[in-house]
Amino acid sequence: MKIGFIGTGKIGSAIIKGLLNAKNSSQDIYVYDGGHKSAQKIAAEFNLHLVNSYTEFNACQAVIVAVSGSSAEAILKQLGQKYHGIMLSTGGGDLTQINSGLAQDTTFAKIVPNTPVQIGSGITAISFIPDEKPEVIATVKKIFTQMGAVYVVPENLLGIYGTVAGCTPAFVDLMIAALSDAAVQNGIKRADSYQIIEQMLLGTSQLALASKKLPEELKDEVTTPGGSTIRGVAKLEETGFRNALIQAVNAAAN
Ligand SMILES: NC(=O)C1=CN([C@@H]2O[C@H](COP(=O)(O)OP(=O)(O)OC[C@H]3O[C@@H](n4cnc5c(N)ncnc54)[C@H](O)[C@@H]3O)[C@@H](O)[C@H]2O)C=CC1
Ligand SMILES: O=C(O)[C@@H]1CCC=N1
Repeated sequence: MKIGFIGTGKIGSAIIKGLLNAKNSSQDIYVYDGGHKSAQKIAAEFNLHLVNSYTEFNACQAVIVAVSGSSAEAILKQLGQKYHGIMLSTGGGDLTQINSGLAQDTTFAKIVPNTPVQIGSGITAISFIPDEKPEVIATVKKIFTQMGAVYVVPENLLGIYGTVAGCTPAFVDLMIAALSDAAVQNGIKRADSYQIIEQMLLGTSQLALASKKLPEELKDEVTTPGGSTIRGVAKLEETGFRNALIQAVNAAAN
């Protein structure tokens, strides 16, 4: 399948790497040049198909617009006049409004992938117009299931799905950095601390997924009565750890 990109910054390039990781041909990935250094750089690095006009995207089944919210709408409008197929946006763009101005063989859907798509371990939330054609839904799902899990959600829930899956990797990265600081403070080498913490996170997630136990049950399996873990848990409560995360998700989502 040929897939086009307008915008190859952080998330655009993560999706491109995800497609390459899933063994898509590099020449099936079309990237709009438009004088943007990031597009030229990634095209040269991975031998992608560089194009200079939106019309050239007509060879593609889907075109992903991955630019910031403020410029996405104008780009989608221009693209809709020159391209026929599936238009996707990782940023702005009103689903109903954009779709209402498109030709019959063209459609627009919104996607929120997260950065782990680049290694096939991502999550992508997708919203379609309510009467979207099943073949369009199948094509978009096919693109993103190559890179991880896909959730098709109503448009009014896309924001919170995008926050919980797409923003929280940054929260977890901050947590890794803080845990690493504490490990270093107590004598572990920096590089060793990252390895231990990242493996711990991976194992903890895998155990939660495999056991299907609630997080509270899994926590109880670690907290020996009178032991060290519960002292740490109590300190997290005292310092507002859970409340901080709840507030962070709400701040990102609203
Ligand atoms: N970074 C992430 O994890 C995620 C980002 N998003 C959303 O995706 C959008 C893009 O985010 P990032 O990739 O992080 O931003 P970014 O700033 O890293 O990338 C945007 C890219 O678009 C290019 N660009 C801007 N205008 C252009 C145009 N007219 N034609 C071609 N290229 C153009 C820029 O040169 C830049 O390389 C934002 O709306 C963001 O909210 C959504 C999900 C996850
Ligand atoms: O920070 C942002 O706005 C985007 C949305 C999801 C991840 N990054």
